[in-house]
Amino acid sequence: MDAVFSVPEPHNEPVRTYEPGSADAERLQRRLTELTAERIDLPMTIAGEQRMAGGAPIQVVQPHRHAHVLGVTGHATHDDARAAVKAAKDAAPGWRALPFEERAAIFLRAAELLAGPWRDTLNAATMLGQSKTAVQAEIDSACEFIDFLRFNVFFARKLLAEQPMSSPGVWNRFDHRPLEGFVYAVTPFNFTAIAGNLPSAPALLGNTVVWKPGPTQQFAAHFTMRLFEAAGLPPGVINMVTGRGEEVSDVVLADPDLAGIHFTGSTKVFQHLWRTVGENIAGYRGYPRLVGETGGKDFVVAHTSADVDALHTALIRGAFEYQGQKCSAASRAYVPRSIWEGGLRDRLAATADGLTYGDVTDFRNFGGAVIDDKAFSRHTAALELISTDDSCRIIAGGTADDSVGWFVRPTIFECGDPAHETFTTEYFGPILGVHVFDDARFDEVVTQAEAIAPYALTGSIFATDRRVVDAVAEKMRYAAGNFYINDKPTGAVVGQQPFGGARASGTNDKAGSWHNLVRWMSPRTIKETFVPPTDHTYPHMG
Ligand SMILES: NC(=O)c1ccc[n+]([C@@H]2O[C@H](COP(=O)([O-])OP(=O)(O)OC[C@H]3O[C@@H](n4cnc5c(N)ncnc54)[C@H](O)[C@@H]3O)[C@@H](O)[C@H]2O)c1
Ligand SMILES: N[C@@H](CCC=O)C(=O)O
Repeated sequence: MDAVFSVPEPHNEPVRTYEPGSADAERLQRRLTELTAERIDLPMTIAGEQRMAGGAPIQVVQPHRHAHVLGVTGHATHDDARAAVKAAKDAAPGWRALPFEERAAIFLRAAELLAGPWRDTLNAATMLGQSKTAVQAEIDSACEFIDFLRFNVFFARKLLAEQPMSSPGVWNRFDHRPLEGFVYAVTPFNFTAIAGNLPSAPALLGNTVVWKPGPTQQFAAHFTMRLFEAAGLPPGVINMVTGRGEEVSDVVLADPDLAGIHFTGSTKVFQHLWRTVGENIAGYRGYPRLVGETGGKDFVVAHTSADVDALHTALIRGAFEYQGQKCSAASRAYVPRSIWEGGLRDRLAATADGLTYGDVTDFRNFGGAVIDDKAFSRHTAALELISTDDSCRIIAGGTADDSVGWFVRPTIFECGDPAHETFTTEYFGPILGVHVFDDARFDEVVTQAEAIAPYALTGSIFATDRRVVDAVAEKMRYAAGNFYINDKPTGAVVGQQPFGGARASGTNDKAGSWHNLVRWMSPRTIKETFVPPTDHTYPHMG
């Protein structure tokens, strides 16, 4: 078809509230019951074929009730990885030959399916497999995922319209080619939306993908793959392999056609992938694009002019929603003594102690469990360190219990030493450290907080004095890729707060924006001269 198509104007998917007795809550409860009653296979999908990975089996459980197995997956082997790479390469010519609007239509259809008949399935799978409450699942596996799908199409279309200038007699064009080779998408456990976005964004631009979800997110990843298929994604475009991923990386990172890595997860794993690519660099056809969004040690700085009610709510929500398992979670706070001792300490402690973490299918709970036994051990070790260190004092929580689920109580501690390891280490759990300072030391504390952690993902300033807001925003310009004024440091919305951090937090390629999409294109510049010269001499030659 000869036409230059425009694409639908995207809008953010409205967040449903799941109030008691509402039709939405009842439908979601029904789907939770159905998925809980089943125990399904969680296979790989390679070239459109579903088959179990060849390596050791893995039980995928409900973190808040770890005796309950939702499904069984397996570790992909070298052979499995080779098959996925082959499938991605085989599908590439056909996929990149398909016009953009045909590819876009698949992902727009996926967005509408997810907004409608698939919403409860993805939300219920995310609640059960990742221990998210209804609202935390809704903002992730429904709204953010839908937004990624819709906004990526919109931004991609704008990029495709981007063309060079042409002087008289010449026509210059950009041919926005996909990368030459395949993309390796490696995704974390904590966001179903991120797991869906990392393979689908490069695919939208015409790339084919090997996708390796986190094993503890495999339940929702399984339904995400089925959603893509239901939307019409051809076989081989996204090939999902399961398990931890080391064996997959052995194969993928050694392949000459590796064209890019789209990663979200811990800093340590991303650095390992980057290092391996560096070691193999001479063996690739091109220079693989490395896009990685990684860890954080996200701060909240309060000034004496702060609205204390807003600060209290932001700290509770920012630190303890989804059990602190957001890369953006508030994990270190800096609070003036007058505010802290003037009531905030006792209020925060009471609120945190009142938060209910439990089975997320009981909608009255504020949170669920942490993701697995490894996370539980990491958090209990941190609690042990905090409770035995003389410079720290726990004011709320501090306990954990893994008898039924991996539950860690929302924990707040004060620490007199702002350089303590608890202010630089990402625990990725419901643990908030607070440094209380004499009011007059505000500038000094901001300077210290700016550089103490290796990360630069999110951070907030709470102040009503605009001179303070301005000064802190300037001083902390490189301390956060997403900076908030009088708001919690979590909850970025696609199209509104493009998300990503720098320093050890990643390559800051802003998921869900054109910044990210442009990494999956390799433009070819075409110059056409309509009447080419026929004399090789120049006027100055006489
Ligand atoms: N910056 C962001 O946007 C963002 C968003 C979400 C999560 N995160 C970060 O992710 C981390 C939590 O997620 P996680 O526990 O799933 O992270 P993780 O690094 O443990 O795992 C991420 C993915 O890498 C895989 N993996 C591990 N070793 C591998 C290897 N050698 N080869 C291939 N794959 C391998 C895992 O199986 C998983 O799929 C936290 O550090 C958090 O801050 C960052
Ligand atoms: N984008 C999410 C965090 C993603 C990382 O876990 C937020 O803004 O809270």
